[in-house]
Amino acid sequence: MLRAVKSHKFHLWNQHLLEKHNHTMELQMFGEKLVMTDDPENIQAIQETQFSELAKSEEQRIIFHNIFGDAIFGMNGEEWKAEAALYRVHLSHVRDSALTVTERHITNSFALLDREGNDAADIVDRLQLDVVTEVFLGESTNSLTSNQQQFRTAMETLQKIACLRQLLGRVGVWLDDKYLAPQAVRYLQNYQNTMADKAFLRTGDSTASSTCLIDDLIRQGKSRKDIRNAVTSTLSAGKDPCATALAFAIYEIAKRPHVFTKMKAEVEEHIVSNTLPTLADLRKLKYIKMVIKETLRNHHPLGYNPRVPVKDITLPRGGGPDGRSSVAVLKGTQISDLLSLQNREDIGADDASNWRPERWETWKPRSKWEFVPFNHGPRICLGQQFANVQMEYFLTRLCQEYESISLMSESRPQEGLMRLELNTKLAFPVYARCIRKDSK
Ligand code: HEM
Repeated sequence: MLRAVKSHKFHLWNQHLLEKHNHTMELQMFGEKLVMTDDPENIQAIQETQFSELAKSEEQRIIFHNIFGDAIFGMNGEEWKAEAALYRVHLSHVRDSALTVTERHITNSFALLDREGNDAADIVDRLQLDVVTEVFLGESTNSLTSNQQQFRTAMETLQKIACLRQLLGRVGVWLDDKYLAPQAVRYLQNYQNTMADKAFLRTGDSTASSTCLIDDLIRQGKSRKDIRNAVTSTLSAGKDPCATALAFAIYEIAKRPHVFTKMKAEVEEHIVSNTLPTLADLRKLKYIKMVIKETLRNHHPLGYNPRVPVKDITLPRGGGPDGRSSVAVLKGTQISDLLSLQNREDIGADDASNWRPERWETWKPRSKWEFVPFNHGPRICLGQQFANVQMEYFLTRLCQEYESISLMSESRPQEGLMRLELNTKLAFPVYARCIRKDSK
């Protein structure tokens, strides 16, 4: 497994094994059991019907705790419900002001995209960092216009370590980041402290009317520790998946000029030229929505995200010679539902490994449990709407500003590959040649 992670083939590796073992299998990792499944019925059980029987594990909480504090991802029960309710107020709808912020940072990102040889994946990662920090944390990191590389590298290092620690189960609990990457821990803690200090200063000023997530949490009496947690939770949840999805979308579009032509035609049809897209405009862009869905289907941006049963349980699939009977899972066993199911040909999507947005004109998953980019059930992604608007807005602006996008010869093929950090990232840089409309 670790070799597969290192060679960016974790998805391919587990997809191959799951196909061989009827889509649910049990592995032994350092003497501990680990169940992996990409069976839609099991995914439904984990995310919805047996939700209360499965929890985020104590090991996971410890692994996250050293760096991310008590982040929402590691919480369970009433504590999780209360935290999710606080976040939902800010994450579940998109304000027009978020588009103004996004537009400002997109302008900076396009200035970098214009320069050949820049990595488009890195640019959209910085874009999402700058947008998410300004919208939810009250002040942008401005990584597109200033050098924030030390902080970004620290975050990546610690996410990579946390992911490996999770895969190692209980052994991973003993590998403390404070010893493995002390400098990265220091950078991240400095960042959290600075953001928290600024938020307490802002909210202490009675004439200020800031309404971002962390300022609101402070006004509700949350502690400094809670604010530090909110800083990194929002960054990890809010930045990475959108950045990865956008980077893969650029990679795929750059290989297929006809897709970009079709996207541009749709944008020209629905949005008056030289005007910025509104939320109402974005709702009309059906083909761009298909491009996003196809990217999330083909390159799911979330990584390894296990649960553990709080008592001995039965999952609906995985037992018997064909794996179609129920199977017992003991309390405390790590269970990971793997979204490789979205790349399975046998559940309906022909040529599933191909990125083909047009499939969504005629194809739809037979059940919602066969397409789960944002989870379903109680633990659904709280930022789903914000994420979709971010991706739609970026792609629309790309269509308005650029004549063509193509891959440069330095770009390496990325099909089936991904770097596994907490979320997934592209295995290699995306060197794209982006030609402006007005450059003719
Ligand atoms: C393409 C983009 C995105 C995808 C595919 C995605 C997907 C997901 C998934 C699958 C989960 C559930 C994780 C779990 O089971 O523990 C999740 C959780 C979460 N997401 Fe997203 N997400 C995206 C973007 C965002 C954005 C932009 C935000 C914030 C602005 C956000 C905020 C959250 C939060 C706070 C949680 C934790 C929910 C909880 O534990 O109850 N996500 N996301």
